[in-house]
Amino acid sequence: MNPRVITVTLNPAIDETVELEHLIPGAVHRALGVRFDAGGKGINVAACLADWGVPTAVAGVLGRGNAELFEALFNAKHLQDHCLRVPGSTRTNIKLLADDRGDTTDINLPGLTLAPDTLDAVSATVQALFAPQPLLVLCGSLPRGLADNSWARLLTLAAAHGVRCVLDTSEAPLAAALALPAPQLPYAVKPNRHELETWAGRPLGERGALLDAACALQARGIARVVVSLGADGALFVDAARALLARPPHLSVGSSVGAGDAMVAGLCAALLEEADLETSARLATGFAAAKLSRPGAQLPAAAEVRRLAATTVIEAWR
Ligand SMILES: Nc1ncnc2c1ncn2[C@@H]1O[C@H](COP(=O)(O)OP(=O)(O)OP(=O)(O)O)[C@@H](O)[C@H]1O
Ligand SMILES: O=P(O)(O)OC[C@@]1(O)O[C@H](CO)[C@@H](O)[C@@H]1O
Repeated sequence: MNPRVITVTLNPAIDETVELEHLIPGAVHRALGVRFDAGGKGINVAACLADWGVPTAVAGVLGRGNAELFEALFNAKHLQDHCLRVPGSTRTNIKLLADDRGDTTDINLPGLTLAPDTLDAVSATVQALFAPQPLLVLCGSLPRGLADNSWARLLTLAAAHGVRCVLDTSEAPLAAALALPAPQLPYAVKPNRHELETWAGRPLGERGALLDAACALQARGIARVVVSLGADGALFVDAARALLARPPHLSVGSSVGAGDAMVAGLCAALLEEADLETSARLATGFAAAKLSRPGAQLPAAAEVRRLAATTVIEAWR
């Protein structure tokens, strides 16, 4: 079956989540438990979309040395595997989950160093999946060896084929992508507050300042701008409206990949050509649903829909 969504992850990771009672810098900790999940932003997005029943392909790279955990996930979720195998092993990122804090401390490693021509190979693989037109989702950091404009190059390729893109990245690769001329910009972006502040070059603590930065991106030609704000919800902007979507009250198991689940929900809404409010509900429902469980997985669709329906939507003021 042709995939309706292709996600690209150029710097995947095995997430080693270590559960602690508390986290005290400099102290010796006895862990309560540990788990290993195949991750990386695009792979997490794909896993959530697969749980939602969307035929999805994964592209990008995987280190040949430890690809088994990823392959097991792809098989379990029926994800079409188009990841290029490269020499070496995919990085392991440490996620410290402290029971008394309710948040996660991330230690993300740099990852593999790729040969510069790796992007050409990934581009060719992705381009071969362009008919019929899928949604292309570009996520995460770039590994060493790839230029900061790597996502921008894939966006330019997609634009040349009329393929809509969703982008979730940070720092210089985000800046390079957002500097593209309007026709090559992604259809949607999902920075978190910190990523948007880095792009804007100023703090965005004030509601007005955050809205101005999101609207500036929208005015440049990005149809949907979503700024995720952790427990405070997310700002959703299109040409007509700006909405705050607040998740229902819930107990948080692991926040790792909540943003990726939100991107998956945004994609699911785009596939249905949903309006801004419906998109905000579904994206928040996906994120809230993921929070109850470790790894990138959604509960049954009925539970996601219940969370989407109980998401509080307000005009952003
Ligand atoms: N502690 C929380 N309580 C309730 N909802 C949360 C919480 N953390 C995240 N969310 C939901 O998940 C969405 C995405 O979270 P967040 O803003 O942390 O994304 P992110 O920074 O991209 O995360 P990551 O990089 O770990 O995927 C939020 O907009 C919100 O709807
Ligand atoms: O280093 P990047 O690419 O910015 O982020 C990688 C990462 O933190 O993103 C996912 C959560 O969003 C995790 O699975 C993974 O470890």
